[in-house]
Order: sequence, then structure tokens, then C-alpha cells
Amino acid sequence: DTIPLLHGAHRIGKRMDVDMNRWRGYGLGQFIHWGLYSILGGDYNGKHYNGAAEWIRSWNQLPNAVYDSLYKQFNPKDFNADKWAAMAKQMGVKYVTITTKHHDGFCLWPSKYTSYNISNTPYKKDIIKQIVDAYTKVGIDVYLYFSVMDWHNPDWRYDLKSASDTIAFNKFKKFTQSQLEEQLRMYPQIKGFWFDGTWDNSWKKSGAFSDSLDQDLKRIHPGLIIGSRLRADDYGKRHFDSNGRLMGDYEQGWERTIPETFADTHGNDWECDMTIPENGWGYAKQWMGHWKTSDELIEMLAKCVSLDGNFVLNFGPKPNGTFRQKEVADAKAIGDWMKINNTAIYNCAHVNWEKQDWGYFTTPTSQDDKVYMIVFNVPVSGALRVLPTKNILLKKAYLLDGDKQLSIEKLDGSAYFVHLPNEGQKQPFVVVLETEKGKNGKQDIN
Ligand SMILES: C[C@@H]1N[C@@H](c2cn(-c3ccccc3)nn2)[C@H](O)[C@@H]1O
Repeated sequence: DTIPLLHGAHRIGKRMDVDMNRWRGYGLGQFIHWGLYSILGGDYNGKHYNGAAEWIRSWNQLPNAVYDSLYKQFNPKDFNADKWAAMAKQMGVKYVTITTKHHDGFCLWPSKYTSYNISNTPYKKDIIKQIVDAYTKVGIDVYLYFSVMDWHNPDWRYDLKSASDTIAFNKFKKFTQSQLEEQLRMYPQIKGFWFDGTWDNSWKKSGAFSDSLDQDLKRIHPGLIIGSRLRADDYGKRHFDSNGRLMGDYEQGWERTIPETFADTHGNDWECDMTIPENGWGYAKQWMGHWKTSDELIEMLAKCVSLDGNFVLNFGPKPNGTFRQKEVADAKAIGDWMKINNTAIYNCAHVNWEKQDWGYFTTPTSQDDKVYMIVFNVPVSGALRVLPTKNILLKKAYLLDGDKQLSIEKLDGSAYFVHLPNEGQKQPFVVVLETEKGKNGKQDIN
């Protein structure tokens, strides 16, 4: 029996309208973290902050007043939104999420609700408008990242422990709603919000407000897509309400991590947001630890799509508005791979066949007699094992790039070997399988 909730999930199962179906088919997205933290790049007074560079304001080596005056230096002379959009287009991303206000409270748009915004910097111009217009122009959908937690706003509270806390936080909630409605009025082309900074007790105690805010924003902008990180339920539960039901249009908890199995996704829509370095979203002069290679990133993309999720890769532009060389190179490498193989990524879904070591299965949502094999690990035998669900037979197998036919060997039971040509493949590649229904005609691919 379920717990009665006023502010729990209002929908069970996936959203199936045209806007969400478009979101479901994106496959690949870009995240951009840009702001005052980019100026410091994780360093201050010759010392390097070991946390995520966009959290440097929380570092006790750096006085808040010093951080909060960085806006006087923000003047990205080389910023060109059309160049950013062109790089994203070449990479093959279908959507972008851009930070409008991170935890530090600095607004990259000329908000009328705080003077702590781009119009009071030497740069002056509206960065968000330029990005929304440039990406929309090349056909990439735009989503706005918004941190509820706002270290700069004196009415922000981590917890509500007194009447004065509640009075201040009520003012803060009004300020938050005003800024979001302002963004919807100023940037009507956007497709959704990406909320962050909603883990503190003050927000967990604001479940009713988070619910009404979600509904108000969608009333102003029908079709708006909002992930599970915005809401808290009647008891402060987040992402999943007290009855275990997802609150939001998709699960937004996969930050720098990917579900291991389809069961881990609970059958929801979900998005993985990934950094190229180990941690850190804003520009850092010194990237600590391992920098993921483009092959690793392409495998993460394939894994996400094979589990019914989207893969969103983060970029942290420099204070002057250009990208570091490694990010430009990865965007190019991913884009070159997508140019050949995006058929197995865009508008594709999970296949409930047994996972194999050589890589990942996807299937086009529009065709249930086709399955793609995205191959990363070729066995020394050159034979790729495929075990379809019962009554599914393999008819044909060929390379997506160049159509070369591959021989199929039927094994005992319902397994097959797909034999690869012996020339070594240097890049991850895609094999296309054409299937047909077995004797009792049932086709249960996904
Ligand atoms: C999308 C990413 N989310 C922000 C974040 C959140 N957190 C975090 C860390 C510990 C507990 C709760 C939240 N750390 N970083 C990062 O700063 C970045 O914006």
C-alpha cells in the first residue's frame, strides 16, 4: 500500500509527448560550465584547489569578498557563440545545457532580480541570449542549468531552524521563481531546465514549493523538460518519492557515473553527465588525474544509449571564451566517429538481449527488425557472440560503414557467431543485424 502524498510523483512511467520523445532520441549532449570560477581556473595565490574548480569559492584560502569581486574582471574578448555552436554541431550533439547561475550566484544573463549579473561586468552583453540563439540556429536544443543554492544571496539558507530562517527563505523562494520565469520570458526557445543545488535541508523542507514551481514553469512553457533533481516530496525525499516513484521527467542522478545494468535504470528515462577529467566542471588550469580518451568517451556514449539513457559531455571554457585543446580534440574525434556511426545512437533504444563482452546493442525506435552492435572489444577469434531473445532469428549481418556482408554461424540453442573480417579495426565500429520473427512470430526486442 502506498503512502498518501500531495507532492510526490504525479505521473507513473515515462512521459510520452512529442517534446519528451525528442529528448529520448538525443543520445548525445553537451554540458557547458562557464562563470567567474573560470577566471581562477582552480588556482589562487599560487595555490591549487584540489576540489572541483567551480567550487573554489567554498575554499577557505579564498575570502568570499575576493571571489565576489571577480565579476569586475569578466571580459571574454574571444567569446563567439557561433563558434561554440559550430564545434557542438560538428561533434554531433543534439542538445546543450549551459550554466546560467552556478552555486556562486553570478548570473550570466542580465537578470533584473540581482545586480550580480553579466550586465555589470566589463563584458556587459547577455551571454545566455547569444548561446540560446547560436545553438538554436544550428538545430541544437538548449537547456538552462540553474543552481537553486545561491551562495551570494543573503536569503539563502542551508536549513530552516528559526522563524527568521523561514522568512528569509520565503523571500529566497520568490527570488528563485522570479529568476526562472524571467528566463522563460527572455529565452522562449529553450526546451528545459537542469536544476542543481537542491540537496540541503532547506529545500528538502520545501517539497510543496518545488512541486508548485515545477507546475508553474510548465504552465508558462508547456512541454518544458525538468529532471528529477528539482523536487522534494512531502517528506523531503528527492529524485524518488516516498513510494519510490520518480519525480521529474527523467532521472538526473547519474553525475559522472553510468548505470551498470538495465535494471539499475528502473526503466526510467535518464541522463549521464560526464567530465573529461576525473572531477571538475568549470575550467581548471591544472586538470588533476586521468583525462578520459575519446575512445573511452565514445564507449560511455554507446553504453548510455544501450541502456536507454543520454550521454552529456561537459566542457569548461576558459575565461576568454575559448576551449582548451583537449576539449577541442575530443569534440572533433567524437564528431568524426558520429559522422559514420550516428545511426546506432540517434533515436535508438535498449535491446533486452544478453550483454556480450565485445560491446553494446542498440535498436532504432522506428524499426524493430534491426539491431546494431557497437563493437569495442574484438575477440581474438574474430567471432562475436549474439544471443537474441527467443524466436528472434538473425537474417543478415553487415558493417554499417561500407555495407560489407559478414558471415553468420548458427550455434546450438538460439545463439549465433557473427564472423568479422580479419583486417583489424582501429576504431569502435558498428555491425548491423537484420532480424526476423521466429516461428511463433513474437518479436520482443526492447
Ligand atoms: C553538475 C555538477 N553538479 C555540481 C556538484 C554537486 N555536487 C555535490 C557534491 C556532494 C554532494 C552534493 C552535491 N558536487 N558538484 C557541480 O559543481 C556541477 O555543476
